[in-house]
Amino acid sequence: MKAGMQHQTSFGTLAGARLSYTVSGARLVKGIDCVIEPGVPTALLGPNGAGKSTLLHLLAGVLHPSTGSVQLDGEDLSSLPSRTRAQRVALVEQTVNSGQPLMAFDVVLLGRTPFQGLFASASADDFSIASAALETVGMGAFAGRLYETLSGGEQQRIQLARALAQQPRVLLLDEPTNHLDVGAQLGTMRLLRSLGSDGFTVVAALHDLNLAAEFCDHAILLDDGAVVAAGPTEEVLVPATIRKVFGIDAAVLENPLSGRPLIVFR
Ligand SMILES: Nc1ncnc2c1ncn2[C@@H]1O[C@H](COP(=O)(O)OP(=O)(O)OP(=O)(O)O)[C@@H](O)[C@H]1O
Repeated sequence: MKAGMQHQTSFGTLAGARLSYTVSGARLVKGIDCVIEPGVPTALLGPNGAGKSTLLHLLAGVLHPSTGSVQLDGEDLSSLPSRTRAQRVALVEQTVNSGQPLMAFDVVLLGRTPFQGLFASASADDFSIASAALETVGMGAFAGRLYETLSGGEQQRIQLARALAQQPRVLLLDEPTNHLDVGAQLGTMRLLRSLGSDGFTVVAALHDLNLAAEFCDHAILLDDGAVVAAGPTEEVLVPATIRKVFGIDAAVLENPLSGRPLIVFR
């Protein structure tokens, strides 16, 4: 970890209480209780349409719950000014268009916006924090490239760097590995795990159960907008639950390289 990436406090417990979200008469999230602790990398799992993205947006304060609340260290997220919230919580979305022709470095620098005055430009500190974030995700060589010209996987890593430049207590990621090759997937998951070890609160929506089993200590499994199981990943990802939620036969072995659970499917 680069020095610029260290966060400043050990706070960061994020809790959703009786969270529900209804839009156009559809109840997408149905009374979810969840707690995400700093230092415990957490996977948000579930089939397509289970409500993972919606829950992440609620936990980030981007969406407002229809009922229930999200608390960060006991403070209601909705009571925080949006600038304060952005200094504490960063969301990495699945795909993000910059909307204008920005260099990759400038996209990362956007992560510093919550720390800048209304008409102030980026400080030397902002530049060095953005540079460190870019290096942390292994994208230093791409600083001067037009963001729109980057591949999906490269853009995904730039978005992760932007979130790191925010120096948040809480990092929420929506399928952070879906565009990445296998080496880059493992690199990103190792980085998230090391951020967790450094005391960040990290929660990632993932489709790959084996990435969750390998790198996440805690898992929250959703189906149809509700929590089916939550707890230590190896207790959540058991064959009976996988069968019930995903409708497939699975067995859990031991990964001979890491000793972590390895899920095989038929
Ligand atoms: N504005 C909306 N109106 C009605 N339904 C919606 C709306 N937005 C999302 N949904 C539905 O809510 C459900 C949950 O969506 P969400 O994106 O949270 O699921 P997800 O678990 O992240 O799915 P995926 O794994 O496919 O990304 C889906 O069935 C989706 O079609």
